Amino acid sequence: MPNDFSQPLNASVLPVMRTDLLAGKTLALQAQALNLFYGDRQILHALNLSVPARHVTALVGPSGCGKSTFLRCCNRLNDEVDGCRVSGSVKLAGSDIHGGDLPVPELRRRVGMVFQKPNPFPLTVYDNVAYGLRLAGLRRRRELDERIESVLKVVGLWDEVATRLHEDALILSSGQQQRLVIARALAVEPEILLMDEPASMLDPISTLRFEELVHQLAQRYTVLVVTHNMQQAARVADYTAFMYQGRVLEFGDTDSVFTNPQRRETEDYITGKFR
Ligand SMILES: Nc1ncnc2c1ncn2[C@@H]1O[C@H](COP(=O)(O)OP(=O)(O)OP(=O)(O)O)[C@@H](O)[C@H]1O
Repeated sequence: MPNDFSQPLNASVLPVMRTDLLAGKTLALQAQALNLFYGDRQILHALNLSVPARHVTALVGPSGCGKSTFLRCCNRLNDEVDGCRVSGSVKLAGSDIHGGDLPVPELRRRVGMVFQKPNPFPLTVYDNVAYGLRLAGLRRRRELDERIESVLKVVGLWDEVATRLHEDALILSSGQQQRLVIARALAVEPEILLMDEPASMLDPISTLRFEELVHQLAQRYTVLVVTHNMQQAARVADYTAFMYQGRVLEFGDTDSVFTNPQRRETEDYITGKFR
């Protein structure tokens, strides 16, 4: 019998969180009892999630369950939505992002965001990567050159664009644009990269390169990636959180979540048994 994911979940259904896996680990991000409303409509329901630092965590779940809303909440993009209210907390390395101690521009520097559709600015390749650095006050050409070269090397784009730095970024391929956008986010030295279906518009080869890049980034950064592609989650993520109707219903190391899911909803979702 296929699971009907539109049916409301009984609030007494307990999430399976395998939090013992995180004992002794540094947490980059921690959502606790997070509720989010758009007007009268509640989208996130007492959501709890701890994201370990310098690992890849995949966020998966049926369409409309609130994955993007949660990501946007983590760098306060939802603040710009009229009628949006949040309660509960999201902590970045222990500091409440809604508390007064963390100005929004600083939060967004520390928590970078990459969207489904590559969104380079209509500027040159160089100026895209330099953008945040200049905002941060870096002006010296030599220093900018060095930082830009180094970050383009990290994302594996340097060899392809070294002679095209002053061309319009919008003429790059989609895969190149997505890596450029990641370089732009990395240039300001964030701690976390939030990625919302970042590879869904890429061709298979660019997707493979992208997955290798994500894997490599996790040596230095924390990556929280939303994906609808279960194989991709299984390939790139150390941990997986299954989200359902505004809550994280199951969390664990990716292997356990995929091979030994504890909630029926998780199993039905990852095996494709749903309406
Ligand atoms: N700005 C907004 N105002 C009102 N409702 C919104 C807004 N943005 C999203 N929603 C609603 O919040 C719910 C969750 O949307 P969200 O985009 O977070 O889901 P999702 O899990 O990322 O879905 P998908 O996998 O399809 O991208 C949806 O019902 C959506 O219609």
